[in-house]
Amino acid sequence: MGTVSVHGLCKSFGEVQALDGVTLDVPDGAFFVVLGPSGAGKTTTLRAIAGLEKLDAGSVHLDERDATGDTPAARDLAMVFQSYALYPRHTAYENIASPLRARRCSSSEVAAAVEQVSSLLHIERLLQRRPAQLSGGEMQRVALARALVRRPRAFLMDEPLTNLDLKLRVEMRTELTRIHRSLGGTFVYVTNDQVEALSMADQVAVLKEGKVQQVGTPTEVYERPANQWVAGFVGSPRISLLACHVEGDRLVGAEGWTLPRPRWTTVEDGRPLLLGVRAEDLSVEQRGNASLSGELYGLEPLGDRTVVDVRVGTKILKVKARPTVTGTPGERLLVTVDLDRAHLFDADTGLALSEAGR
Ligand SMILES: Nc1ncnc2c1ncn2[C@@H]1O[C@H](COP(=O)(O)OP(=O)(O)OP(=O)(O)O)[C@@H](O)[C@H]1O
Repeated sequence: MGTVSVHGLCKSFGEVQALDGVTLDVPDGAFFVVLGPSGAGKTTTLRAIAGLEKLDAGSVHLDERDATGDTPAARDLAMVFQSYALYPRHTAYENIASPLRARRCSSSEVAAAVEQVSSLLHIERLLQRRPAQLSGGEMQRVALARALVRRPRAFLMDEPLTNLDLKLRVEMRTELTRIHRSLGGTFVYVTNDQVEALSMADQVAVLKEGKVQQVGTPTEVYERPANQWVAGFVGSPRISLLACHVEGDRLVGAEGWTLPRPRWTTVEDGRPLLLGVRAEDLSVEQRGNASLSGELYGLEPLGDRTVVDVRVGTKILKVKARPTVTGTPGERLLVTVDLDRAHLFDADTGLALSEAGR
């Protein structure tokens, strides 16, 4: 078993409310990602689970048992940090073996466990080197191996890939998912990188200013963001948001445009709304009757696609287009909107409107 549940976690540092009622349920065996911008309270949440933070309020349950008062050691959790925290004078082998030695395992048990985890992480040939003789990526693998070498109740990982270059990060994302599948343990993984979150997680909790905004699968968080903030934080290029309201069967923009009212919404006339549309749900090719008139503002070629910036009134819409798209800044464009995939948010509360009709 390896369930982790936290309920109503509160923690302030002086004026800063780092955690403001954080409640999360991590199922056994999940790859659970806590995603949020810098300062959202991700590390503090992880430290609270590990027992490294004295809480103002709230409880931590491990395997359904109240562990709020337990020492870090009694919780039986393994933590991997952004900084590798390896012993510099010890070889990779000794670093990896250290948690087992602390538990007084026999030499043959240690050797077998180190061999197994080293093969999982493809670091067998590095075992006799000291940290100074390893690259950043190799050190990260050794640090991971040290956490994975024993079978704790759960693994807590605090942005472990942050210090790696982009290529290694991408590789390690795939590796970590593979390792999680082969080990079958519970991973609680903290990151501010939404691509990491969407690509690795079974479930994502989105955190902002010490409050959980949404918990769901990557698809749920991306396709049905609970509020305007989550919609803006998750997804690249950023979702375009346009002020508007409903008038009968029309959606009327504050910038003067009109679109057909999305079939799935039953919102009342006149209520201030925000229409949210992702770049892939906008098109500069003529595809339907739901279109907005604007002018080309800029082109951002990204190899496999080009992001077209289109100015509609004072707003810039991000539109995903084919890499071959061309144009001159200032030229008139019609942008087709896939209203079945668009989002509406209450402009005052930021909350997503019910999507019952979809
Ligand atoms: N020991 C501390 N003393 C004072 N303030 C702290 C302390 N630890 C965290 N904070 C503050 O609490 C808030 C949450 O910090 P936390 O490290 O949990 O955020 P985070 O989401 O992990 O950010 P990052 O992605 O930058 O690591 C921040 O405003 C931070 O400055």
